[in-house]
Amino acid sequence: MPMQAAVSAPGRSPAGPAARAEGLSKIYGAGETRVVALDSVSVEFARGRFTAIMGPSGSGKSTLMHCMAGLDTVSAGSARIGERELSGLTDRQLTRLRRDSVGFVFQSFHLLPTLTALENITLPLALAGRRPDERWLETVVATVGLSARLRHRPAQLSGGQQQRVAVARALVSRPEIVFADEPTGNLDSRSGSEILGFLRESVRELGHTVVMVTHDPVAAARADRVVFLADGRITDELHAPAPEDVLERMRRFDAGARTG
Ligand SMILES: Nc1ncnc2c1ncn2[C@@H]1O[C@H](COP(=O)(O)OP(=O)(O)OP(=O)(O)O)[C@@H](O)[C@H]1O
Repeated sequence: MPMQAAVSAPGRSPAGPAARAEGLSKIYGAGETRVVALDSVSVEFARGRFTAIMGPSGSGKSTLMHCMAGLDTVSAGSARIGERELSGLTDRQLTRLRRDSVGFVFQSFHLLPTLTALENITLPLALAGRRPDERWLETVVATVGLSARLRHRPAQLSGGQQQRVAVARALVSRPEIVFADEPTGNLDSRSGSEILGFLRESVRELGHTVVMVTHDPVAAARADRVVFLADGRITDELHAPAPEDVLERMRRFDAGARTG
């Protein structure tokens, strides 16, 4: 359903990127088990845009997302959401930032089985002691086509419907940025395409900012921009790409891996 233009996602400053990394490095382990997962990555995620992160397995996609979302600490450099530098925050401040400013969509839905769809959607607000803005809630629920399923529990919903609940939950608090980690990885292609459509719509119609890790070139091509990672570094990016363009870049990685 098309969105009402009058209902936009407020609560964010208009200037500057929604999130940015500068010289961001992440090193796991030490000595023989030392792994440089991110090697001085600098990247900006513009507000109101849909960005996909792609790259071969082990290239650092999840690590970048976790560092940017405040789910993991950085070894060097900076990760910011808006103007807030994450490494300067206490655990409590980080928890609050994630709760108030970040929406998450995971591959495996992460819904609470005993709660209804509606209760799952509003849980983050309830935990924050906030009441949902009913008009916004209705807009989000209608966007993901869940109006008739709000009293169902996750087990009574298909995978695609469960992921719609997860998308609505991510959007309902009007986060500054939504991080989606392989959101279509557990879905058939039709449900996956629907979920991507909702993420797209949340950007285009509701003004959200979405950053999505994916292995799927077709999914990545639904984004405004695709950033490519290899060996912990950003190697390339495409704007408004066609699926073939994304696929061709990924083939180059495969060819590089075979000859490298
Ligand atoms: N907790 C950890 N401890 C040690 N090494 C880790 C840890 N997490 C990730 N790594 C390593 O960091 C590198 C980047 O991992 P990451 O999960 O970010 O890659 P990815 O691109 O998301 O991979 P995939 O596409 O397979 O999910 C890999 O070499 C991985 O083995």
